[in-house]
Amino acid sequence: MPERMRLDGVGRRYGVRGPWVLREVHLTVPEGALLRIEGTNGTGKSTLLRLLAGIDRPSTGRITGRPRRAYVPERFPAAMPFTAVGYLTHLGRVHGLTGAAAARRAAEWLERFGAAGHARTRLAELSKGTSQKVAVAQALLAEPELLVLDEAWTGLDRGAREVLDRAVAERVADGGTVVFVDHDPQRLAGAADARYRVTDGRLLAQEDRPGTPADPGAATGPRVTVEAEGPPGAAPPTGPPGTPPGAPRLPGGPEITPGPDGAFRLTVPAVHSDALLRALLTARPPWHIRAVTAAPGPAAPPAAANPPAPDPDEAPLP
Ligand SMILES: Nc1ncnc2c1ncn2[C@@H]1O[C@H](COP(=O)(O)OP(=O)(O)OP(=O)(O)O)[C@@H](O)[C@H]1O
Repeated sequence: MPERMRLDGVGRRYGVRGPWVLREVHLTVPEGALLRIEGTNGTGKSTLLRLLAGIDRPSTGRITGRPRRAYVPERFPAAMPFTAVGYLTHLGRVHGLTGAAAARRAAEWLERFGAAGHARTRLAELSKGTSQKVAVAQALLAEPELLVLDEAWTGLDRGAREVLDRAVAERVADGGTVVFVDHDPQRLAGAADARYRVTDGRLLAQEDRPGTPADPGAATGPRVTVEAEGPPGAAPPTGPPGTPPGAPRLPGGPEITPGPDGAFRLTVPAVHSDALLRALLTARPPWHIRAVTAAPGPAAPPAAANPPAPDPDEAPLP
């Protein structure tokens, strides 16, 4: 894949005598890819993301490439004198959109996140969840070449998390690059093209083993069958958005059997079902999903693979 950005021997420390938070980081950021950064608390993930996002500079080493970037920080600065739509329109213009285009995309993203009713609410008065939707929307409306997400799903309700999952898949399908950190090991499980781990200041590539990986429950846990129908006569798509030609790969490595009326049944470990659904829905042309069911067998879950999560705290920010 063509290269979008590269880090060579990058190190970062805060203050001339501070400890090195990152040391000797080498990373190639390709076009059209989804990269996950992992690591325990305080290891330097956010520091790395800020370098990638271009809002911080390395203390040593070199960063090559200047893609159009957008960033969702871990903490969104809510105390700004804007309404939600005013802030998004302003940010859209900062990203180079015309006023009209910025206003249109601001309204579209608020609508997509189910927050259109708060368009005229001042940022400081938004609930935590709605505030996070605005934080995410400001990055998405820019349609950046490199999208950097630092725990961007945290605080979103289930519907908004799915909108963000879909938006990430769309960005990658359009040739964009998305780099993300998330505390949930199942976030976009099976969809990441590469995983890296920050340990002792170093960035280590993690071996990807789709289907049997560091996915708890992938081998022995519940399974899900997706019944999907493509265009007449179509075989199942060969990979998620961004998969290069000749590299067939669907998330979770599904068992595929013919279903009724030209449909296919694709069975995967439940941890991969969201990623598989995304791959099918964002295929070109998209597949129609007829049904999603727990796969038969002793390990099958009693109900849907993804029980609804409670909505996050809807209390206004202090
Ligand atoms: N602006 C700063 N000034 C001084 N030290 C900082 C700054 N930002 C981060 N650090 C320190 O750098 C180290 C790595 O922090 P960072 O936030 O990058 O880690 P992280 O892996 O993202 O952590 P978490 O998972 O808790 O968000 C920590 O020891 C932190 O205290």
